Amino acid sequence: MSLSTNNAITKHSVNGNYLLPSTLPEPTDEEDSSKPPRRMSILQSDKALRDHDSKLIYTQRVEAISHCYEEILNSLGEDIHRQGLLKTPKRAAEAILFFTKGYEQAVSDVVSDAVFDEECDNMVVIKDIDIFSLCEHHLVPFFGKVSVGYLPNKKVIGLSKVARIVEVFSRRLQVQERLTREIAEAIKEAINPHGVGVIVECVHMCMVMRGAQKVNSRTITSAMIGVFQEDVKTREEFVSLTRSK
Ligand SMILES: Nc1nc2c(ncn2[C@@H]2O[C@H](COP(=O)(O)OP(=O)(O)OP(=O)(O)O)[C@@H](O)[C@H]2O)c(=O)[nH]1
Ligand SMILES: [Zn+2]
Repeated sequence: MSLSTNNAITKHSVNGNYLLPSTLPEPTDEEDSSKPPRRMSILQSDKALRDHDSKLIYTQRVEAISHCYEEILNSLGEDIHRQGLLKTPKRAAEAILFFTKGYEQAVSDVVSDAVFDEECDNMVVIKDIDIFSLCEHHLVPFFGKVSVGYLPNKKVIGLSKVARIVEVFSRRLQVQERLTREIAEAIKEAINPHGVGVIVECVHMCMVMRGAQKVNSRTITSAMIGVFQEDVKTREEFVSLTRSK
């Protein structure tokens, strides 16, 4: 099997969510209907049906990606039958599916009903949330920390749900700027606060292990929505809270 025949599973949609088989469009000429579907939109899907279908699709995906890894190992000149590599294609397939499991999650699922009515006028900041993501250009990890702040508007969100939202978007193929913005927009959508701020600081292994090879470089991105964008004092308070020990 050549790598190019698996385009259908390696492509992903604009939103990068997962699409139920029952709602999949007919395969195009380039797509093979025997392959697992592209990961597209999960948002309106029914959970039980999705769980059932996703188990089957997961198995198909592992198999298809394993074949691709066999090809990669062959192309590297490796002997795929030597003992140490026998299970490597399958392990690698399971690993990359784990690294990209955010495609199978929707914000509404991870937040569930952990949104609480609360008259709170003060800023909430959850900082130093660890993330591991994959750079969409090189498929190499980038990792670091995320800080999220918001100014409540009669509602607060369960603290762990903020970390879970971060996980939904970081466990996908990403660029750091989009990841930062997606987290901010998801918090906005979940609780409609007066404003949201997100700061992400990461090390990109594609700049460390290869390419520019700048071992100590870090990338900082931010996304500010509502009062965090409009009001300098609010933004400064957020930034200073993210820096406090
Ligand atoms: N803006 C942005 N760029 C990223 C991110 N992750 C990786 N990149 C960059 O994506 C770019 C891809 O550039 P190309 O010239 O197409 O690829 P390349 O030849 O491998 O580039 P080098 O890394 O410079 O060797 C590189 O500059 C990467 O540093 C990210 O999260 N955000
Ligand atoms: Zn990269």
